[in-house]
Amino acid sequence: VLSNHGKLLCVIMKMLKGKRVIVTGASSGIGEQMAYHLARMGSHILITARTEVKLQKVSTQCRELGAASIHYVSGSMENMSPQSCLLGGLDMLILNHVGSTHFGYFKGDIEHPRKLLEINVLSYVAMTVSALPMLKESRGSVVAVSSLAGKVGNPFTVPYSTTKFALDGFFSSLRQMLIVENANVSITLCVLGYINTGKAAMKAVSHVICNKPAPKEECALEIIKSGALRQRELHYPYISVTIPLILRDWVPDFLDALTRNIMDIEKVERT
Ligand SMILES: NC(=O)C1=CN([C@@H]2O[C@H](COP(=O)(O)OP(=O)(O)OC[C@H]3O[C@@H](n4cnc5c(N)ncnc54)[C@H](OP(=O)(O)O)[C@@H]3O)[C@@H](O)[C@H]2O)C=CC1
Ligand SMILES: C[C@H](CCC(=O)NCC(=O)O)[C@H]1CC[C@H]2[C@@H]3C(=O)C[C@@H]4C[C@H](O)CC[C@]4(C)[C@H]3CC[C@]12C
Repeated sequence: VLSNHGKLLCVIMKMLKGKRVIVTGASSGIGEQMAYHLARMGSHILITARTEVKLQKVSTQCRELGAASIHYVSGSMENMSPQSCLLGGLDMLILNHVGSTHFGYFKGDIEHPRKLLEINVLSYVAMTVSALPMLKESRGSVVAVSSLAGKVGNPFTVPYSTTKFALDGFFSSLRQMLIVENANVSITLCVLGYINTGKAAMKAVSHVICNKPAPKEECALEIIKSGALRQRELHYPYISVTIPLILRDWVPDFLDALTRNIMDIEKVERT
C-alpha cells in the first residue's frame, strides 16, 4: 500500500514521463541529482555546464537510469547562446547553475558581483526569454533555483545574495506579467537553505554554519516536484528557510542576533 508521499511521487513521475526538460548546472551538485531523478521518470533531458567530461559521465548515467533521451551542451553561461539549448520544444526549464563565490566579507571588488550577475541572473533572463515561446505553446514551467540568501541578507554572501535577490525581482514580476497576458506558463522560485553537495567549497563553510546541510538528492526531487506542481515558491529545508523569512518580516532585530548565533563569525574572519 503506497503512502501519500509515494502516491504523489507516482503522480509526479507520470507528469514528467516523456516531457522535455532542460537542467542547467547539471555536471555536479543539485543539478546532477535533478538529471538523475528526471532520467528515472523517463523524461527527455538536456543538461548544460562548462565541464564536458562531467556532462558526458552524467549523460551516461542518465541513459542507464532510463532517460527517454539525453543530450548536453557544454559552455559557460556567460556567453552561451540560449538557442543552442532550445531544440524541438520544451516543457520545463530548470535554471540551476551558479558562479563561484567567496564566503566572507565583501571587500569592494566590483568585478566579482558584475561577473556573478552575468552568470547567476542575466543568463537566467536570456534563457527564459528564449524559452518562453516554446513554454507558452506547451503550457510549461520555469523553475529558478535561488537561496535563502536571496530573501534574507547575509553578511558573508553579499555579491551572491545580490544576484539571488535579483532572481526574485525578475521571476516574481515575470509571473505577474504572464498572468496578465493569460499565458499559462508557471514560474517556481526555489528558496534553498544549506544543501550537502560534498564540494570543497561547501566543506569550506561547514565549520562556520551551525545547522546540518540537507541531502542534495532529496533537495533535487523537491525542486522537480515544485515545478511539476506549478508552485510559486519552494522552501527547502522547510523549517530552516521559513523561520528566517518570518523573522525577517516580523522580528528583524532578532534575526540579526540569530545570524550572529548560527554563524561563528570569528571563524569567518579567519577564513
Ligand atoms: N549548495 C547549497 O548549500 C545551496 C545551493 N543553492 C543553489 O543551488 C544551485 C546549485 O548549487 P550547487 O549544486 O551547490 O552548485 P555546484 O557548484 O555543485 O554546481 C554548480 C553547477 O553550475 C555549473 N556552472 C558553474 N559555473 C558555470 C558557468 N559559468 N556557466 C555554466 N555553468 C556553470 C557547474 O558546472 P561547471 O563547473 O562544469 O560549469 C555545476 O554544474 C545554485 O543556484 C545555488 O545557488 C542555494 C542554496 C544553498
Ligand atoms: C560558499 C558557497 C558557494 C561556494 C561556491 O562558489 N561554489 C562553486 C564552486 O566552488 O565552484 C555558497 C553556495 C550556497 C551558499 C549557502 C546558501 O545559499 C544557503 C544559505 C544562505 C544563507 O544566507 C547563508 C548560509 C547558506 C548556507 C549559504 C552559505 C554559502 C553557500 C554554501
